Amino acid sequence: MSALLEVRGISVSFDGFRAINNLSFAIGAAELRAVIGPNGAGKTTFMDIVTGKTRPDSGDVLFGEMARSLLRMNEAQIARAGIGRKFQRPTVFEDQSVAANLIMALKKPRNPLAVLRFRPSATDHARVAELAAEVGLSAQTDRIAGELSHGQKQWLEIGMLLAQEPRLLLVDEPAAGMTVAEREQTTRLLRRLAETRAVVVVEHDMDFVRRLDCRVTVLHEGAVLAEGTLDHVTADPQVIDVYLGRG
Ligand SMILES: Nc1ncnc2c1ncn2[C@@H]1O[C@H](COP(=O)(O)OP(=O)(O)OP(=O)(O)O)[C@@H](O)[C@H]1O
Repeated sequence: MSALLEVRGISVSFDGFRAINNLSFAIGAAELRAVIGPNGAGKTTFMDIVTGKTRPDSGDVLFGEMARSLLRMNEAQIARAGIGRKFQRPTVFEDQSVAANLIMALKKPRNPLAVLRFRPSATDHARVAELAAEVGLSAQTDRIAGELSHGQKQWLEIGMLLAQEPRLLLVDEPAAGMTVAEREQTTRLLRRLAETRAVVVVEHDMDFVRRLDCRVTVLHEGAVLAEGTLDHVTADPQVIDVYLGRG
């Protein structure tokens, strides 16, 4: 497996507290990976570092075939390099239709004048239909986003991220607040997306992680505690201790 993302010995401290402690691990180009760990393990900080929101004190984060360092890029450059992040709460434009939300997310010139003058072409509409189909919202394209269910809003936001054609998608607790049926659909969606890109899912819900059926990285105190299948990591005495609060 050649790595798409490689985190090399990163550390970061907040007011003297080491939130990330010499963390190293790699994600393959078409891989689904779950990152789990107790509260405060460093999962959010890890995503903040990859997306350029937080700068590590030491170490490096390398991305792509050319192993470019993300630490020399700002957040916008990292997004353009192909890293998309889905936050826990959906942030779609509630008063716009599903199609309008997807149109706004297409890769287009970003300067204000160009945005004002922008008229979607037939190709843009075709791409919107493709994105809606990809996230299971083909029947909802004319609906106002605010009327969608929580799960549908999450899928719409994933569709908006896909419009940017990311090579790595970071997804924060996708299962939270979803119905059982929505969780199942989300599992299928994430697994399918990971066939052609890397998808990293940070998740607390172990049932959901089991359904993802992928390699799992357990973080604890800002470092990798265990890695492997869910059965492998949950049988690890160190992981059991940490989850039972004895770590
Ligand atoms: N900006 C900050 N300032 C100070 N401390 C911080 C900051 N960001 C994170 N921390 C601390 O770093 C540690 C790791 O936090 P982080 O949010 O990355 O953990 P997490 O694994 O995402 O936890 P959770 O599962 O609760 O979301 C925590 O102890 C947290 O309090």
